[in-house]
Amino acid sequence: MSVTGDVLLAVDGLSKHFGGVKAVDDVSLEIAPGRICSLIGPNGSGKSTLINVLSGLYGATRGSISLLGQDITRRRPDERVRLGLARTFQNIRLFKGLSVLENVMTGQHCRTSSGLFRALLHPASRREEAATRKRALRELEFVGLPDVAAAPAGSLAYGRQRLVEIARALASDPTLLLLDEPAAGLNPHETEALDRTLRQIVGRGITVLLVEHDMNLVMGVSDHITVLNFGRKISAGTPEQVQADPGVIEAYLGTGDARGADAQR
Ligand SMILES: Nc1ncnc2c1ncn2[C@@H]1O[C@H](COP(=O)(O)OP(=O)(O)OP(=O)(O)O)[C@@H](O)[C@H]1O
Repeated sequence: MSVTGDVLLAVDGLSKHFGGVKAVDDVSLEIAPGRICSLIGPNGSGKSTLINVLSGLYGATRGSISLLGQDITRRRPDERVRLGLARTFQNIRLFKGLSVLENVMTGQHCRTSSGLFRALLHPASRREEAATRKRALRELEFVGLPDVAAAPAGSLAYGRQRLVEIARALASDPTLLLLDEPAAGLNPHETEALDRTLRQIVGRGITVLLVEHDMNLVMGVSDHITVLNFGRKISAGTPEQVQADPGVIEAYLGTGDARGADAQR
């Protein structure tokens, strides 16, 4: 697959096998900058595994990943963050005992010389730490949570913890933001707010790759959708195109996945 100036992320023939399980199987896709792209598919179709391979949490079994034309297939996760690839997790991974603000500050440690923990301990790093704090506060304002900056992250309701994760990822200054099921556990009001936040993120020039089961959100917000089933790419296109694809409808019906069946509406 050729990498052109219009491609932010190019994934070519990517596979991830766990023993005999082909969790991701020969997937190729391209993501253009400035878009919201989504990855959908029935339960167990390989979406999270693909995100984990893209972010470097798992090594690829085969294939390649390039970000802005640079091969990152064998880069460590922290190197990928430095190159502009940030993510959130399906299962929230906050430091529950640290404050909300400190959690968001950890998002920047890949870009600072000292890192949060050293900054908290060493006076020499305090100036850098002040700038980090200011940036973290800006990101908390962006996601609508400036009022809870001092609260322990673990004390926040689930939906707000998800927003803190997004703020932390934004604090790393990403070019591409990978979001793994950000609407999981959100109420309809929070999901609407998330929809607006996603559009604002793209408005800042950040490209989004969204893994999500909430089909109303996905179909409303996505510019482009890739559909996986049993680790393989079975369809791709606009929301209208994938919704009309008989292969996609069959994949969802075959699983009896009630959430997935929404894809047909
Ligand atoms: N660490 C692992 N070890 C072994 N098998 C795994 C591992 N992670 C995922 N799998 C398997 O790989 C397949 C794809 O799983 P994955 O979690 O990527 O799917 P998914 O589309 O994200 O599912 P869901 O929508 O339910 O979150 C499944 O069969 C799963 O059991």
